[in-house]
Amino acid sequence: MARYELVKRSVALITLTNPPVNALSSAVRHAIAKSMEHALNDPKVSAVVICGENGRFCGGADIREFAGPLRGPPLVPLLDAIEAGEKPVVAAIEGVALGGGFELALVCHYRIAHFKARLGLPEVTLGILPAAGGTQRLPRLIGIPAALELITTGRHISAQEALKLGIVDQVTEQNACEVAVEFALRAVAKPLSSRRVSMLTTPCPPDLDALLEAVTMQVKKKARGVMAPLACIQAVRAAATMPYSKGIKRESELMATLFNSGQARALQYCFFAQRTAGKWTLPSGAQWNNSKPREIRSAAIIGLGTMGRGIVVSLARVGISVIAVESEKKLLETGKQMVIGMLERDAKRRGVSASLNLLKFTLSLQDLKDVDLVIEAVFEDMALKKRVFQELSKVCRPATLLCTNTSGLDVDALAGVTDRPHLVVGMHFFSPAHVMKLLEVVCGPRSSSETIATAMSLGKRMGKVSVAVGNCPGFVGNRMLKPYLDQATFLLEEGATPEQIDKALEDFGFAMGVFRMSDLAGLDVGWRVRKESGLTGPDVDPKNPPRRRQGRRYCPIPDMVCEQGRFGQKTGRGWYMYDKPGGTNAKPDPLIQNLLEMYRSRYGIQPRNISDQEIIERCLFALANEGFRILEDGIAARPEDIDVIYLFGYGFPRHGGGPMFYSSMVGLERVLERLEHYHQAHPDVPHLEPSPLLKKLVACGSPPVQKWREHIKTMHSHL
Ligand SMILES: CCCCCC/C=C/CC(=O)SCCNC(=O)CCNC(=O)[C@H](O)C(C)(C)COP(=O)(O)OP(=O)(O)OC[C@H]1O[C@@H](n2cnc3c(N)ncnc32)[C@H](O)[C@@H]1OP(=O)(O)O
Repeated sequence: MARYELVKRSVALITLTNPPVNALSSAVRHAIAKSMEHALNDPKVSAVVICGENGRFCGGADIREFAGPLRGPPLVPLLDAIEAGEKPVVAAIEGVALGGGFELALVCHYRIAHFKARLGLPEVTLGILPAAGGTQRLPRLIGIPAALELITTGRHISAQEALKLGIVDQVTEQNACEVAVEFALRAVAKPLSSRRVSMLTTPCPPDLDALLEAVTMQVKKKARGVMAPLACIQAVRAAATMPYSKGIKRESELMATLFNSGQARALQYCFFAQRTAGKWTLPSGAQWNNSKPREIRSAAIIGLGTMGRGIVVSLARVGISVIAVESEKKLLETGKQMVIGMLERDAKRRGVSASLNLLKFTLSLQDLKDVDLVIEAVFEDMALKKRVFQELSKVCRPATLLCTNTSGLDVDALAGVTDRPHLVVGMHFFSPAHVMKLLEVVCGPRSSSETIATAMSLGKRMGKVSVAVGNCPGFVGNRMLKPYLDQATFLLEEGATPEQIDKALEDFGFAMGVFRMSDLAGLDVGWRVRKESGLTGPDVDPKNPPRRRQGRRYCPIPDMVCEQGRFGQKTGRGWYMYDKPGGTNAKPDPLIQNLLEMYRSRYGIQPRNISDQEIIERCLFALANEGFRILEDGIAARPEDIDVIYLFGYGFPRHGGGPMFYSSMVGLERVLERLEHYHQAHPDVPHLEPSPLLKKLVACGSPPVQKWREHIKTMHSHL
């Protein structure tokens, strides 16, 4: 767990050896304590260097240990003892020094960083705070404003920034360990008192209260309802107003309020869920670590609408040659100008040059004959997409992968019109595609494991969080959205307003309430889908009872909104009104209020007061209920995959963990009881009927999310 050697005759070199990130597990803490004791007591040793094996200093505390009782030596006394020692200790930082790893570096008397190293205190992203002295030492070293920013955001910084801030003493392009050993030898003769960060006086700005207040406001606005950043601010205040001995106690008290909180559990779950999601696996046995992806050097995008443009940018900025295809000259020219503008802005922001030379724009599918992969991003119309896939089959070389960006149509039906169904897969990007991190990789029954591996690996290369899902209408994300949207519109019928529902969801932590999100996405998309599925429009049987379709409750208000040409932000009107088409400042619209009142009086609905609790329960439990069905149907392999989709694609708050984790946190029994209650009140809404899997899990004693898989006996997996 830590290797101890004597180098250059008098330097004790302590190497942390806990792959993959040298986390400070209890065994590692124990080994550090033993090695330090040895080094400090050995008269041959005049200085110490601490480094990490495999070019990684330390990724912080072992997060997996947080779930159980804390064992092994506590970190604070261990770190205090290193700092207080009479022999100089130098941290040789390669790779990462994060969280407890950064705190370990802060107690060393000197810090040498490799130029590619990254440092940071990301604890806040895990729902906790840097509780091994980080909130007390960093402000003393770099001042309150800079420390506050790093601690409340959890941002990783480069070695160069760390040098500028005064966190590290030297940045090197050579082997940081070797440089640190030489540095340590030179440090032997120097006094250590000024190098003990905890002994420094915190440089305190005159307007401390105003600064803390401003940061508090900022944090509350950015991370509504999230506890950890606020606790971080209080801990930093202690560094400014108390001696270290008292400040460290305050840090520990604040940590205690966070450590076992639901938010911390949710955020730590998210950390691992995100990593689990990339590890796709098929019932055939093919999985992420035994299926080789193809190398993709060139790609083509068909359709330069909003999605197509974002996909072109995502591909080009990671060095893939892209041919972009449109059907008309004017559309091609508009798309081209927009893509170039997006790439230039993106390159400027990242301080690199725009990869415009990788782009080619064309009106002819014939130009695609040699590309490695095509992503179709045309209008969401099955007949049109089928024509495109038939054409691609003829034009592209037999080995070209054919992908569709459909947001919910049958990927296998598209595969069926091609000459290579095994090379067809869905790549469902989220809008705007160059910004949103989520990619659903939709595996058709005939998609080969190589095809899936290639789509997953391409997603990763583009910086996406890719999740493999099965093929069914709406896949995972949009399939679950339906019951969620339905509940929101039923609540409108019953007496709520769009603003009230959105506020309840935003207070819960969603980036955007359901109506603001729908306005952003465009209301016409769902309208077209409803018309195609016979729920609205001229094909609906006039004998249908009002507010009922296909044997179940139906709310026609969204159709009525669209009939007025209100398609959301792009038309300047939707569930809200905006200053102009494309405007983003949503204001409640009295016309919507009138529409709701007229609608309710037409159908004799007596509006009632609806509590925020009912809004949250009906929307979120209906959402999770569909998630349980998706697991039963084998459309998602694990609850973590569903949660990752909702975290990265639909703005579900990370401190809630995602719909499935949230259900387990609320208690599956409670979710079941509330769904039964609401289903009894609304028997014509099948989505409120508790799913068999939910019932089964409750009957099995509500196991934790990570164990649900053991209870899912999928008859026929779609993955
Ligand atoms: C003991 C209680 C005392 C409390 C006082 C001290 C408190 C200290 C608080 C902390 O230190 S909290 C931890 C702070 N550190 C982090 O948040 C870092 C988390 N890790 C990362 O950001 C990344 O993993 C990385 C280090 C930048 C490496 O990224 P990379 O993309 O190269 O690899 P990954 O796929 O992310 O990770 C590889 C593998 O390692 C697992 N892992 C990473 N970090 C930790 C960790 N700190 N603890 C446990 N496990 C970790 C990760 O889950 C992957 O494994 P998997 O099996 O594939 O899931």
